[in-house]
Amino acid sequence: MSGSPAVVMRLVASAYRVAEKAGAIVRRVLHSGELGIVEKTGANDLQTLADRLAQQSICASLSKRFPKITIIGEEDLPVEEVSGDLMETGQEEEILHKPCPAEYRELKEEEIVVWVDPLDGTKEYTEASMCLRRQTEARTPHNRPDTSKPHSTALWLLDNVTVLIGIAYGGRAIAGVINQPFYNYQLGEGAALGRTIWGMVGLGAFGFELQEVPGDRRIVTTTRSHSNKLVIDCVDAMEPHEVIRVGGAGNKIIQLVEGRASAYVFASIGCKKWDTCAPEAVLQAVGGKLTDIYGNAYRYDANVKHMNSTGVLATLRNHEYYTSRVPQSVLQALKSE
Ligand SMILES: Nc1ncnc2c1ncn2[C@@H]1O[C@H](COP(=O)(O)O)[C@@H](O)[C@H]1OP(=O)(O)O
Ligand SMILES: [Mg+2]
Ligand SMILES: [Mg+2]
Ligand SMILES: [Mg+2]
Repeated sequence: MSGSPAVVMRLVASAYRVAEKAGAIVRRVLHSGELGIVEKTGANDLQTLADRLAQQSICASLSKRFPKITIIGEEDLPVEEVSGDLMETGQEEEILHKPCPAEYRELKEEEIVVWVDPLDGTKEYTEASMCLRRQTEARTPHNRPDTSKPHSTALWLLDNVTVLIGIAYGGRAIAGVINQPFYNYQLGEGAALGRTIWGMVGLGAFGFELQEVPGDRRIVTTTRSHSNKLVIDCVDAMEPHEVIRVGGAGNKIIQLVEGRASAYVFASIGCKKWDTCAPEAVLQAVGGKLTDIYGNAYRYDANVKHMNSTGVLATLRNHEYYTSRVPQSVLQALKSE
């Protein structure tokens, strides 16, 4: 590599550290126990103090270093000065040393759109918090929480939570950073929590071990908290051997690239561009695909509508099988405009 790193590599290197900081904020708010929950459109569409602080931290940090980039965050927040302790100025050195794919070398700041989901899986985050609170209240010297059985509690929900920073150019998701703040939660008190996964189309994806679901087993992952008849009909039509119901778009893409699920199927409105941009880039970087249920790609230009109105279908392999199985009734109900 000669000269200074390309703008987009510097942006990903910053986004990596910014996502780590946001992950730390998400952990800190959970442990404070004061979530400051606000209902947006309803009980399954929540915002917490962690969503607010993480978004402020991400947007202020990135826009300070890259003032000409368009940044679109999920949360609608009042414009105010962001306190210094929320600012992150670091860059992940290792990313700066990676070769930028030729087609992105000359990108200018003003051509880039960044989609920010400060906390994906907010519903599950709030439920995990309630679970922790109950455990703490029940704790006496003789009645300690049994963390050796995480599935007997709702603590596994912590892994549904991610921080998503997606980078788009020319309407396409080209790079993404996914921080999973509670990764390794099973190790209990004192363990270092969290990991960061990132990827770039044409370069690859890092921070995890790529695995596929063995053989021709079809394991479908879908929503846990935003289900309806269409969602269920569409999952059933895939003739899955197994269905996993978990929260978060970022979390479900991690399941695909780590060989725990073969397809993410969500035949409903609800998911938005900030939910899919980073996951799509990471998945595509390892040869996977994220589309709507028709098999059509979403665009990520600054002026697109935020809602992914025609659902989400994501796979590492065999995308056509899944698009071909979507029932006509579901396609009709989620008709593209
Ligand atoms: N009906 C909905 N209302 C609000 N957010 C939704 C809805 N459906 C999906 N989402 C967003 O998409 C993510 C993936 O969906 P699901 O968890 O249901 O599989 C959710 O975690 C949520 O993101 P967020 O938690 O960032 O608000
Ligand atoms: Mg939300
Ligand atoms: Mg989200
Ligand atoms: Mg969110």
